[in-house]
Amino acid sequence: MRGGSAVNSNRSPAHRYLPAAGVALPDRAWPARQLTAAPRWLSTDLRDGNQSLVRPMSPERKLVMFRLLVEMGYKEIEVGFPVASQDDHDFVRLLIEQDLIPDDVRIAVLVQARDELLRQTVESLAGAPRATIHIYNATAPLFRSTVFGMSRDECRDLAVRGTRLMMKYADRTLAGCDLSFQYSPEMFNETELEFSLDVCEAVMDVWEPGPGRPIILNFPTTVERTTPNVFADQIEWMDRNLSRREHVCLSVHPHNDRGTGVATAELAQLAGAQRVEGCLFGNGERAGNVCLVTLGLNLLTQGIDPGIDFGDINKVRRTVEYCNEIPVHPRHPYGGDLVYTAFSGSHQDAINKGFAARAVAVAAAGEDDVPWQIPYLPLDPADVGRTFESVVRINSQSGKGGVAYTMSSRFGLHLPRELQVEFAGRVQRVAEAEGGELGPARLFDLFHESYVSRQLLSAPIAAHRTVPTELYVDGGGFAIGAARADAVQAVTSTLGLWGIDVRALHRTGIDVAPDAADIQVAVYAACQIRGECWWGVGIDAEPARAAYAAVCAAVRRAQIARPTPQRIPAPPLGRLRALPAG
Ligand SMILES: CC(=O)SCCNC(=O)CCNC(=O)[C@H](O)C(C)(C)COP(=O)(O)OP(=O)(O)OC[C@H]1O[C@@H](n2cnc3c(N)ncnc32)[C@H](O)[C@@H]1OP(=O)(O)O
Ligand SMILES: CC(C)C(=O)C(=O)O
Repeated sequence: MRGGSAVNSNRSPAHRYLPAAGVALPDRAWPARQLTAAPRWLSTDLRDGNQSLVRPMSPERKLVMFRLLVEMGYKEIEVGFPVASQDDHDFVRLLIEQDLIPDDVRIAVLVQARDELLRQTVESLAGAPRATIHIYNATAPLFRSTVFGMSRDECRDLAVRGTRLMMKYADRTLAGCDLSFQYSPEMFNETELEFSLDVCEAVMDVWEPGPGRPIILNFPTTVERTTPNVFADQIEWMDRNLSRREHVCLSVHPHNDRGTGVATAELAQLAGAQRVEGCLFGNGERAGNVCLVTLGLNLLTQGIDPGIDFGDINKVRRTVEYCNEIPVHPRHPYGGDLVYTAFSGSHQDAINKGFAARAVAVAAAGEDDVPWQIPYLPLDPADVGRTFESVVRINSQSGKGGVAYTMSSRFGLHLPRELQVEFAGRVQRVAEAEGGELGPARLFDLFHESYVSRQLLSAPIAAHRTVPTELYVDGGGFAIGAARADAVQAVTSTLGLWGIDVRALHRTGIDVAPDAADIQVAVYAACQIRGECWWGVGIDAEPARAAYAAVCAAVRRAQIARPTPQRIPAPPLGRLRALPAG
């Protein structure tokens, strides 16, 4: 930001910031590990996410979010900070009183380590079948000195007293509740490790975790301050040093201030974290909480079941946008509008080839036995309910691969390579002239106006004694079957009668309209006319007519582009109709 500092316009403001300290852990083990299973997830959309919104969610919006989280499979849901507002309190009561919490879901609530607030929070859970009470207090030096004005001992005592008070109120109020307890040293990542450990041990001494009585110790990067490896070291250090480790669920709560919340959560799991707290699409304080969608789908793309249903990502996104009143960025991993889309030519080419290779492999081995390996697409869009329609989109950055992909995936038109090249050139010129995207319908119209002639030759055409022609018949696998070769042969000889020399015939497979009632065949004709190649395309239910129309279109294009005074009459249609139908 040289030159832009409000402090001194001639000097970088870098000197105003302190680097974070590393952790002395030379024998760190996490770098050599790999993720092999999903962690326990906690969604804090309704708490940390909610507390950061311009307009916190009403109970109605909270319920929409809660239902989404349940549907997706989240089993631990932090539903609010009951003493923060009437809405937060009422929502907790609504869930309990209307029996809206499924048997396998545990709600959690957050509260500060303050007497009156603890009492009210515990009371808000009366009647809950199971719940987690989550207490926090900041432990970092800056907070001890600036916010609380407390010594280390006083800070530890705050946590201890809070835990005691919570247990006292719970004993009174939550008799039938399967209660679990979570403690977070807020600002853990900026707290001396020995002191975090000291506070956690003191809290555990009060709660007394043991068999059947676990504790959740949750370590946040309340404000993300370092590269993720430093946090991983901190977590591995805690993992090694905590007592009663087998009764501790080691949880992390990454924020995203440096944009590395996901990496922080992933490395923390390598370092021993068993549980991760976050929000869908990374809502949350400042730059957000870690994104649960990204974490879950990152696991899926490594062959690990996240245990969460992301099968309709658009619905998840719509619901989150509705509840948070914040749009999800079009580039947001896995859920953004544009994240399965390639505009650029070389990407499209590779995707197109990838799909073609996959189709061959799947035909041989079956869908389930061919691993997903498509260039530029780390996840099969179908696995999150996205269609392939948006995979390739066309603008001036696109190339023949993208054009070919769109024509084949959207319209069943499998253009021969040379035609792809030529048509892509046209598309490029139009895209440059118009400046934006050419949608599939526009692409089809352009193709049609350029190459396809609905009319057979009714007007005179140029008299070219020889028109060596290549025909590519697009229509295999459907009813035309064996008759196709005859039909094309018939066109060949008929055109020969009219002075058009069809020298070579090529066929490519596949349908135009896979609707059985309307089977169409596309024929691509490359005609050499006076030393130039002219493409024409015919689409018809009868291969013979399609082939004929393709040649007519090519000859017509040549005639329009290079008019010649010599003309021959159009061949009579009646003769064509007498040809064997395909
Ligand atoms: C990192 C996180 O996301 S933590 C969660 C943060 N979420 C929220 O704060 C949303 C909900 N909070 C609220 O609605 C309010 O802050 C309330 C209702 C909890 C408390 O409101 P109030 O008492 O009016 O005021 P306020 O929040 O300013 O209180 C700050 C006081 O609490 C103390 N405090 C702050 N955090 C804690 C804590 N975790 N434990 C104990 N005391 C705390 C402060 O030191 C301060 O004390 P002081 O008044 O003696 O200086
Ligand atoms: C309460 C804690 C876990 C928190 O939200 C944070 O530190 O970000």
